[in-house]
This record gives sequence, structure tokens and C-alpha cells, in this order.
Amino acid sequence: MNPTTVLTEINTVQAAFNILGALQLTAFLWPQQAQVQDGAYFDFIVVGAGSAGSVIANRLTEIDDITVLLIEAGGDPPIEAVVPALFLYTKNSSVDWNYLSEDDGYTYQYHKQRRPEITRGKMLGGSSSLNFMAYTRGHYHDFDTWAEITDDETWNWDNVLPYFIKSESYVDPILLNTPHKYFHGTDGYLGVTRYYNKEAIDYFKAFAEKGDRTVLDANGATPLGYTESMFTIKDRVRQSTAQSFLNPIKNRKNLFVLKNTLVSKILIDENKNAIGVEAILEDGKIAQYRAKKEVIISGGAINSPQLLMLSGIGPKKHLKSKQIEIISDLPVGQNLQDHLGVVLIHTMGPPEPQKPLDPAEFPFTLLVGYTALNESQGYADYQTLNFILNEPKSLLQFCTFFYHFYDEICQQLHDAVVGRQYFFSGIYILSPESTGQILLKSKDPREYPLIYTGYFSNEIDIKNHVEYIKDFVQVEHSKFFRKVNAELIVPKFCGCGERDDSDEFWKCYAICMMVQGYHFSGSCSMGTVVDSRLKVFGVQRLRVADASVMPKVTSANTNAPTIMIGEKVSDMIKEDHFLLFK
Ligand SMILES: Cc1cc2nc3c(=O)[nH]c(=O)nc-3n(C[C@H](O)[C@H](O)[C@H](O)COP(=O)(O)OP(=O)(O)OC[C@H]3O[C@@H](n4cnc5c(N)ncnc54)[C@H](O)[C@@H]3O)c2cc1C
Repeated sequence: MNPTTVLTEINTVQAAFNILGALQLTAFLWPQQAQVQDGAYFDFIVVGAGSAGSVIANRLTEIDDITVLLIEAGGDPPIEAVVPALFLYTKNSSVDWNYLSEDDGYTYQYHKQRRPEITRGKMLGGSSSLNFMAYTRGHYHDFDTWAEITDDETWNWDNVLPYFIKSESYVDPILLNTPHKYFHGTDGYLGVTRYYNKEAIDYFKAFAEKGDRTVLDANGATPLGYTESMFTIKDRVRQSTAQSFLNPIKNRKNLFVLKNTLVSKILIDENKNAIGVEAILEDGKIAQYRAKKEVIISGGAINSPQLLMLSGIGPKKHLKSKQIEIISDLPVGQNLQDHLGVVLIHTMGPPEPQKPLDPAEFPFTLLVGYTALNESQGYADYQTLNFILNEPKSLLQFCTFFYHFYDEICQQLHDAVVGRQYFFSGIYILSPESTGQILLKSKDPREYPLIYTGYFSNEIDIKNHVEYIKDFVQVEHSKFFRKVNAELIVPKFCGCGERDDSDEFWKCYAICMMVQGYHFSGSCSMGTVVDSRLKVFGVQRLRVADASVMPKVTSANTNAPTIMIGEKVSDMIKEDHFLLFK
């Protein structure tokens, strides 16, 4: 098997799903297309039905006499976005925005395109409809830092925890019989579960020897250590926010969902009030919709800054260069953050007999680790996501299709794991100092913005990453790793020479084997672009609510905290409009 055969196979399956998609087999799950007139008025307009937008649309329409127009550029999630084990096939498909970031001549030079492809969901549920479904919240320290940055203690851990709990419908009975239950909700919309795989035990023991505790739940009281991942999966279905927050309310009379509609501009009057939006409809016609109370932008960390800038909210000099009239001069698009990762693959013992693949479950055992180099710090420096894999094809699928490494790298890795179990690890930096930016390419809303990831642009990040990798590979000294002759495969194509564990070697390795974390955030940051109630500075009746408002990316995957933001801003909006107790 080689990268070309795997790519051909994936493309064939995707083509089959495309044909299946035309049958609209999942259409019954989702809200129907609203019939709304050009110029129609609503109380609130929410732009983007992703992780945050779907939550906001749900919570605001809990009030019967409030009308909400939810506008989404994509359409219904197809079957691949519903059945958990099919997540791979959503990438590079029609439900992916398929962005390509700019080539900075430094990052991703060992990947075929020499720049990261930026996958983002373009459908109801947004990126929650195509993500890897790991449910992680981040550390108390993250939210306490947000509270400090914004000088608003409602963002500290104690005050955001109730919103994580409110959104959640946790279903694993084992954990619910322990004190960890106090950190989880069982009455919310978002189904969350956890698996317990026997094959994880040897690995937990190995990390424990290295000094990393085994914990039942890293999302609450025990945030440092290794655990099996929780997943946004329930009743054998992916819990995208389309499934969890829109499906149950699809027949609400006060919710109007316009799909396949791209919002091209926020309408702002002469007194700097947001009064509605302009949108490009499915048939290419332009329409305007009016908001009596507020417009809420939830387009995600790439699109929200683009839309603000197209509407005159952004860095003055940049907007001027695009002949866009300035409404508010703000650092929109700056401070873009992500968790950069580095891939390490260890060959292990003989492959374990596999249970038959159940498409309705997450297909692999996934261990998540949080490690602080100095444990007294209390919060992790790096996160590891580790798949225990038993057959070589998955490696090629990730390597060549998902991450687009050069064929030479994928082929060597593949050949090394034939006939072996292997441990596929990503080591992610949790508090990067490097930031990127989003700029407009043109005034055309259909033209994709320029994305500069900024990975490793701050030298300190690569220096730290080397330390994290050196710490992680200490697990090779554990009894289990030694017993199975675990061996790290170093791709020759990287040109780093023989492994000698020097800083120079690991720096070379990290630059070669880097992968994005898909956790873009920070580009409409609290404190600089929006205030702590997520209102855009210098414009009234306009908020941004999605991952872009995080002033510092959380130290874990970003879906759950984005849903939390959706829950919290819904209450803030209700408060501001005296709707909280209606
Ligand atoms: C491949 C991948 C894997 C990931 N894995 C995980 C994981 O395992 N666990 C985890 O916690 N996180 C994961 N994440 C990250 C997480 O899913 C995102 O951080 C989160 O979904 C972001 O939510 P959001 O609301 O900011 O944006 P999105 O969910 O992306 O929502 C934005 C929505 O707005 C729509 N939109 C944008 N512009 C417009 C416009 N102009 N008009 C109309 N609609 C518009 C988009 O189509 C989209 O539906 C992953 C992300 C990716 C891409």
C-alpha cells in the first residue's frame, strides 16, 4: 500500500458520499430552509451556525416571542458528519471551506503544499460537524487569565464552569459514580461520553513510570496526567452543535434558518448601530435582513474577522488599502492563535486482535495527556494526543490525506509499522507565543482572506517545543516500551540525520514533522476587538461570539470552550435585553 492508493481510495469513497448526499438522507434531522422576504425584520440575527452560533440560536429562541434569523453559508451536514467513524471523509469535501494559508517559506515545508490547509466546517454545526470529537475544556488557569485580561471575573473558572455543565449531557455511568460527577452536567443538549479500552492500560503504566499520573477526568479536578479521551458522541451519533442544539428545536416557530447563504456585510447606520446584514443567497441574489435588537457574528476565527473588515471594522491602514470606509479602527484579524503540534510515531509490539470497526463509535483508542515540565505550575505546558493503532492503512490516511506530508515520509512511516502496533502521538504546545493574522485579499466577500498562521514565528515556541518532545520521549525508558522494543521512526526525508537527542536534532525534527492543531482562535479578541460582554468596540448592537474572541487560546481543544462561550453570551444578551427571566 502506498500514499497514492490510499488517496485514490479516499477520493472514491468521497465521490460515493457525494452521490449519497444528493439523496438528502439526513435532511429530516435539520431545520428546514426558512422562507423569508428580502428586508424582513427579526429581533436577533446570528451569522454562522457553528459551535457557538447554533447554541446562541437555541438559547435565544427559548423565549417564544423573540425571533431569531440564523444564517449559515453551508447546508445540511451529510451522513459523514453524523456517523462518528466517518469523520475523515469530511475533509477536502464540499462541507469544508478548504482554506489554504500563505506560504511563509518556513512552516510546512515538508508537506506537499508547503503551507497548511485550513479545514473549517461549512455546514450546520460548523467545525463541530467535522472535528475529531475530543471533548476537552482547558484548565482553570486559562479562564482565570481571560478574567484578568478583560478585568471581568465572570470569565474566571468558577463562573464559566456552570456554563460547561449547563451545555452537557454526560452519559458515562462509571464517572458519574465518582466525585468527578460534580464537574459534569447530565441535563444539557451536548452528549458527551468516554470509552474504557483495555489496550490503554499498558500505556498508562508507562507514562506513570515517567511521572505522569493516570486520571479519570482531565476536564475537572485533575487536569494534569493521562486519560482516555471524552468524545462528543451520544447514542452512536456525532454531537455536532447541529445535532445537539438545532435538531431538538428544529420546529420552533420563532427560529428561522437560512442555509447556503453567505453574509457579505454587516449593515451599520450613521450612528454606528448594527441594523442588519446583507447576504448572498443560494441563487446568487442579494438580500438584506434587519435586526431590531442585535447582530451576532459567529463565523469562526477565520470568517468573523473577514466579515468585520468587509464591514469597515478593522485596522485602519489595511482597510484603507482596500478602499473600505472605516467605521471602527480595531486590531481585527490580529492575534490569531493555534496549538501547533509535532507528530511522533513509535513502533510497538505485535498488533492486538482488533474488535470489528463500529462506524457509530470513535474508531481508535485515544489517550490524552497533559504535562507540566514543572508540576508545581499546576497547569500543563503541553498536550499529547495519542492513538493506539493496529493497522498501517490508518497511518497513511492521516499522513498523506489529512496532513499532506510528502510521500517519501508517509511511505517510510507506513513500511515501518507493517506487522506492528504503533503509537501515533501529536505533541501540542498549549500556550504559544507565536501569533498569526488574517488580512483581506480583496473587497469581494467570496474571495478567501489571507491567512498567516505565524507558527513558530516566535523563537521561544520552537525552543519550548524541543523541551516538550524531549520530556515526552522519556516514556521510551518505561518497562512496557522497552519490553515491546518501542522505536521512534525518524523520517530520512527530514534530513535531520541520526537521532542523537540534541536540541539541534529535535529542532530539525519538529520543523519537519509539524502539524496544525485546528484550534484557530483569538482573531477578534476580548479586550482589543470586543469587550468582555463580546460587544464590538465602537459599534452598538453588534457582538462577536465564537472561538475568535478568546484572548488566549485555551490549553486544550477548543470546541467545548466555544460552546461555553455560546452559552454564556446567550445569558449576557438576555440580561442586556431584560429577557433573562422570561
Ligand atoms: C479538523 C478539525 C478537528 C478538530 N478537532 C477538535 C476536537 O477533536 N475537539 C475540539 O474540542 N475541537 C476540535 N476542533 C476545533 C473546534 O471544532 C473549533 O474550535 C470550533 O468548532 C470553532 O467553533 P466556532 O463557532 O468558532 O466556528 P465554526 O464551528 O467553524 O462555525 C462557524 C460557522 O459560520 C459559518 N460562516 C462563516 N462565515 C459565514 C458568513 N459570512 N455567512 C454565513 N455563515 C458563515 C461557517 O460555515 C460555520 O458553519 C477541530 C477543528 C477542526 C477543523
